[in-house]
Amino acid sequence: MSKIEQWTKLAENASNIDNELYTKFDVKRGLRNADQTGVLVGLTNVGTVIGVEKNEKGTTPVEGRLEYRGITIDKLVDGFQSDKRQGYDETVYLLLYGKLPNRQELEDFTAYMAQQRYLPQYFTKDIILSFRGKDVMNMLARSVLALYTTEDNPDDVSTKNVLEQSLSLIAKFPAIVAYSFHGMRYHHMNKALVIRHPKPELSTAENFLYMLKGGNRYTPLEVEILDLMLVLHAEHGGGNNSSFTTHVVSSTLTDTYSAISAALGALKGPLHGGANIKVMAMVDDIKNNVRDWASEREVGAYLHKILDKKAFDGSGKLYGLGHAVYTLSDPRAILLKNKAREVAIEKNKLDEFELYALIEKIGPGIFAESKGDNKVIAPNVDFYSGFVNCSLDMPPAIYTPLFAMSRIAGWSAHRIEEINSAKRIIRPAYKAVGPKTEYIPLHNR
Ligand SMILES: CC(=O)SCCNC(=O)CCNC(=O)[C@H](O)C(C)(C)COP(=O)(O)OP(=O)(O)OC[C@H]1O[C@@H](n2cnc3c(N)ncnc32)[C@H](O)[C@@H]1OP(=O)(O)O
Ligand SMILES: O=C([O-])CC(=O)C(=O)O
Repeated sequence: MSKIEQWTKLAENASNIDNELYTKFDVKRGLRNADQTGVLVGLTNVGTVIGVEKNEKGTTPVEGRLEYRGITIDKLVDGFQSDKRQGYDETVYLLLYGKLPNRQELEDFTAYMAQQRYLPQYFTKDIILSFRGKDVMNMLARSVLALYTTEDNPDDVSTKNVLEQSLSLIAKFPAIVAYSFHGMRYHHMNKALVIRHPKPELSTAENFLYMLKGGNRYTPLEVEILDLMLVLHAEHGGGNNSSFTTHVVSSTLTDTYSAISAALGALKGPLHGGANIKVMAMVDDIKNNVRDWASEREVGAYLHKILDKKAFDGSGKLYGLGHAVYTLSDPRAILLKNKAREVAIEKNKLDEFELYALIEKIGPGIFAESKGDNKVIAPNVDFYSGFVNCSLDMPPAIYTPLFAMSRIAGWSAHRIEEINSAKRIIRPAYKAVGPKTEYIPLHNR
């Protein structure tokens, strides 16, 4: 056995905690109460996420509701889409400033953000391209940390400074993601290196598509859908893992770049934002292993195998299904499903769309059967977003970065709220359950 294998065994043994102790000491695992609702650890005005109704009997599953600053996501989307406008800048304004902008305010904000899109001189060459990154989330996080060094006063946590930093990051994320992706392809896939400078006259969504694909390589439907994706991913309350990470890290009064890079690390995980790539890979795996994609019996049998850890990545997870808060439905998944059908028709991918719809239909029942779990699960936002991204010919490497490009808005609003209102370092308790041990001098061991 190699040294590292021996140390691995030691580390595994040292990190083992008897499962029963969690029950004995009433540990709120995952910061969840016994009824699966989240432990209340903060207050927020930014967003509301509802998946159950509390009553005297406990909780009852209800259709999911998501509000940004008190406005339901459906109404917000309907508002800008029925005006045939794009909604991301308006959403960012709403999340950061707590109110909808009027026409002039929106124009001023959009113009300000468009001017903020440019990266500092030499940043692309020296930071984004120099380390030959293989993962765009990782390249994004290290670019965020590097931006700290380009500022005169990065540690100032006054609202004005944090807001300026946040606006700058929100505006710069699309360029960092697009250039990181091109750098990765250039270094690792022998593709041409393409750097397209941002165009201030384009919307956030269209500018990103332009930097990624080039002019005339996307359709108006693609711009509309990317804008919708950005709006739907922008915020999800204070308790989602990456926003909570932002709260935790911001509560130390550290700088914006440190807090946002930590949030990026949280979002990347396959149980959180990284699930969108996993959904795509899982469905590809199903397509490769199931003969008839329309057969409930064949697809169902394969889903059982995945849950039994006998297929796909061996994790036993049906990615894109289930949620810590939502039960009967995730309102974002419903909005995305409608769009997914439209794209599927435009891109001639209806058979694939129907496979997703079949997994949505039978997945929850198979989960209940296989796990003997009465937890009510439904598709979450990541379920159809992978399909939509794929239909838009977005490379999987940027699925989670696209989520980050949007969620940076929510993280920023939560960071400003944490610094201004919560005013306590977040410091919960861990009970030590290991044995007391004597220190033995080295020569006696
Ligand atoms: C943007 C987002 O972050 S949306 C979420 C994206 N993540 C995914 O889609 C990954 C798949 N889903 C999941 O893993 C879970 O549903 C989560 C992490 C999203 C939420 O989990 P929670 O509601 O907290 O459930 P929890 O983690 O307590 O799980 C309860 C049990 O159900 C299981 N479970 C929950 N969802 C699933 C699923 N989709 N597939 C398999 N098992 C699941 C868990 O493994 C756990 O089993 P265990 O008690 O044997 O360990
Ligand atoms: O709220 C959560 O736990 C995860 C989620 O859907 C999100 O962050 O969008």
